Amino acid sequence: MNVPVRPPSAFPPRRGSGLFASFGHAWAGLIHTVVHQRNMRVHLISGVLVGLVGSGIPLGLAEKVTLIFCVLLIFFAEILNSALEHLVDLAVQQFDEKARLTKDAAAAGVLVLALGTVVIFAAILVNYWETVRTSTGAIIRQVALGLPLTACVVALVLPQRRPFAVDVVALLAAFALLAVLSLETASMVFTALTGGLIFVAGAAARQRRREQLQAAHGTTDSPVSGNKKTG
Ligand SMILES: Nc1ncnc2c1ncn2[C@@H]1O[C@H](COP(=O)(O)OP(=O)(O)OP(=O)(O)O)[C@@H](O)[C@H]1O
Repeated sequence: MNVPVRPPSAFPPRRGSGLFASFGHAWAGLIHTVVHQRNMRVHLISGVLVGLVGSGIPLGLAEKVTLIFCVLLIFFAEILNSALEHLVDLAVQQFDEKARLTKDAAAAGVLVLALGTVVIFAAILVNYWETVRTSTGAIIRQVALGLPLTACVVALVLPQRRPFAVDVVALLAAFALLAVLSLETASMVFTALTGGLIFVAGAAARQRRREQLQAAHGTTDSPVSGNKKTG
């Protein structure tokens, strides 16, 4: 009896099944977006700044929830925008008016959210201006430790090649600065948000290094992992 031979799958084997595997794929999608989308890196750095402001000024619950929701919503929109870009590139390899309209509309969605967040952020700061004005010590501390922390996150997400030690030092320094800031934080939730974003930046630096090594050796993770660009 002839056993039908299956053609080789065009897709890489799944890294397993179940909840943990699904989480792994979603995590890979998040890190891929940070590595390859310049705008996502800008959102990540803005998220760190929002985290630093939120952990420096004692905000009300409504303001905290609104700011965190805005940050997450922008990430969500940028990830979806990136997914749509990939889908369009998969279907259309040449200039196409509908492809342009689809990509422009997806990018507009992110822009509207980002502008809305800036307005909300400004409105909250104006509303809390008296608190900001009288919290000079907290502001100085947030700026003195927060700016080097942000610089470490920027160093981690920059696409340029650099020695491995630079990434390690930047990651450790960012977490050390956050640990000092957390001693007098106004909100553990915002401190945790900043910590989570540092972790994502570290994972993106590791993934970028991996891809650069694979590119240097002419190997890729999977037959469908080609990227049209690295932003
Ligand atoms: N196949 C295409 N046909 C027509 N226009 C296109 C096509 N691909 C991209 N464009 C235009 O180029 C713009 C940038 O597309 P690209 O795929 O380079 O995304 P991008 O640089 O990551 O965009 P952004 O970061 O602004 O969201 C699109 O918004 C669209 O106007």
